[in-house]
Amino acid sequence: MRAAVLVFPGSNCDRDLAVAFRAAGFDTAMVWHKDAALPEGTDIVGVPGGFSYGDYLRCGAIAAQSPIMRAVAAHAERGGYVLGICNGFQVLCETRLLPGALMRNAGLKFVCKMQALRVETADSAFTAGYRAGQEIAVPVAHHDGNYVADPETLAALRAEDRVAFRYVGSPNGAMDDIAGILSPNRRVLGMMPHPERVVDAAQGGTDGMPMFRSLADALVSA
Ligand SMILES: NC(=O)CC[C@H](N)C(=O)O
Repeated sequence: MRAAVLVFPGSNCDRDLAVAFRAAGFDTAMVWHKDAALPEGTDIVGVPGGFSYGDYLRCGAIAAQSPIMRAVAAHAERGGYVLGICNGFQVLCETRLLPGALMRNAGLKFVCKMQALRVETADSAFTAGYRAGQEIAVPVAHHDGNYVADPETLAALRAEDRVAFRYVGSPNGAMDDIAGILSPNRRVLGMMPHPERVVDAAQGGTDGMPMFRSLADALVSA
């Protein structure tokens, strides 16, 4: 079971994400964004949070052009798993692996707090460890988390049960309170909140751990 965590200039949640993968039993490698290939046998790619390239030109826009993102797109095309968290979600939208975009928060301020989320679907390897409708507490920390998409995309996300998490409340103005979405094959997840920051009681919560455990379970039983 192998995870690869990408590292861009300005990533700052890469090590936390590696700790979370390792806690769930993943053999985890850190991969510099200039590499052209993922390590042999990579099952899941973690695209971490942070401030890649200082958030110029838009959050995630420059990182999306990194050589490693071609390998990530090929991995996703083969049906590989990809987990993008916060800046990672922004990178996946900029790479077009997920639809829509993350705009400036409606309140124009950086939001940094524990946030209640509703798990909207348990039908994915990322969310199988939760119950649909379950409320969990996961931190948010971003200034561009305001998810937007055209009406057709929003309708498809709803009709295909691809909204993974919604905010309880509206920390950033995201359309339909969307906090995280799945790709059509349900193997790419992008989310603004940080599950890797709640995998140990010492961090103030453990509601992120079921995600890493259920990913491990899915790979073991595959
Ligand atoms: N924690 C993060 O990944 C932040 C993402 C991005 N820099 C933003 O502020 O929106």
